Amino acid sequence: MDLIIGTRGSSLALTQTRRVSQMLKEEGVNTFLKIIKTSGDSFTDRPLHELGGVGAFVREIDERMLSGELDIAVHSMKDLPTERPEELPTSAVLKRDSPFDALLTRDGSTLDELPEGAVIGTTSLRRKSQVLRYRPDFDVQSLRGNIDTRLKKLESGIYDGIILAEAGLRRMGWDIPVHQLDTDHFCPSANQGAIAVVAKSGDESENVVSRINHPQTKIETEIERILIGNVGGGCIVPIGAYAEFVNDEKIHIRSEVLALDGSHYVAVDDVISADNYKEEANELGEELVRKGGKKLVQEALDKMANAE
Ligand SMILES: NCc1[nH]cc(CCC(=O)O)c1CC(=O)O
Repeated sequence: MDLIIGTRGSSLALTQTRRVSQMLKEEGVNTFLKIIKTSGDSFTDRPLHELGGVGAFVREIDERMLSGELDIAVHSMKDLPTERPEELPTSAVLKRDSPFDALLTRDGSTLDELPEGAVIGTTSLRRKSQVLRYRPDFDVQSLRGNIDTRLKKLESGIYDGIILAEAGLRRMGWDIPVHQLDTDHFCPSANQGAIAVVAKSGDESENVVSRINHPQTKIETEIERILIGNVGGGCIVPIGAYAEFVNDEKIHIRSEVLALDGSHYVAVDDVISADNYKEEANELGEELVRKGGKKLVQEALDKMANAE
């Protein structure tokens, strides 16, 4: 079987797609790579929330799939909006790489060791809120661009530290020392560290691709999307969600919604049963709403709309 596989053109996206191609080759599937430039790639000087959120990395690829130009597509799963077209199911999620945020500093300092008023680079509103909750004295500045660009900006001295996903660094072969940020203080973006393969509903490719699915990661990422789906706002507002199998029967879940300035937040943190995960994850999502999660999301969206 031959498939045309769509991907963004960043070095991280190409690295992820090559991994999927190799896995499909082992299933007897030949893939032909097609690079699609997305709006998120075209306007690297603007924060994602000004480009319509993480959909900025996906819209054009979805369009090419629906037009028949692509058979499947590979995405960083956290870049897939919560709402997805029914015609484009996620047919496989690869075994999760590191879910953690990572702090990089030029001298190896930790967040606790950085001086008063240190400048931290990130464009993730979630990371910004979590940093300000942890160190309200820090000056958090926007940091966009691909991994290579971000590392160069750190070396240039513009920032005292930058925060990015550990998975991206490791997939690119960057074996540089980082400080892994714990999930209690830095609950990751939903689906961080996971790679998704999207196919077309009803196509033969949908079944073929499902052969490379990692069942536990598929369930963990589905739970995270249920949690953020309850409070809404997508990934452009400060929301963290992380689910991890602790054994075959139990799954630990943590999710939080923060104010943009990190001054307050609501969270849920519990262990649910694997054989009833959809219902129990939804109950935790509803608890997050009851605690004020939806209100915090709306406050963030209103502030961003007024700022534009
Ligand atoms: N659009 C940002 C993005 N999307 C996926 C990753 C990292 C890889 C992953 O989370 O799977 C990143 C970079 C970052 O958050 O530092």
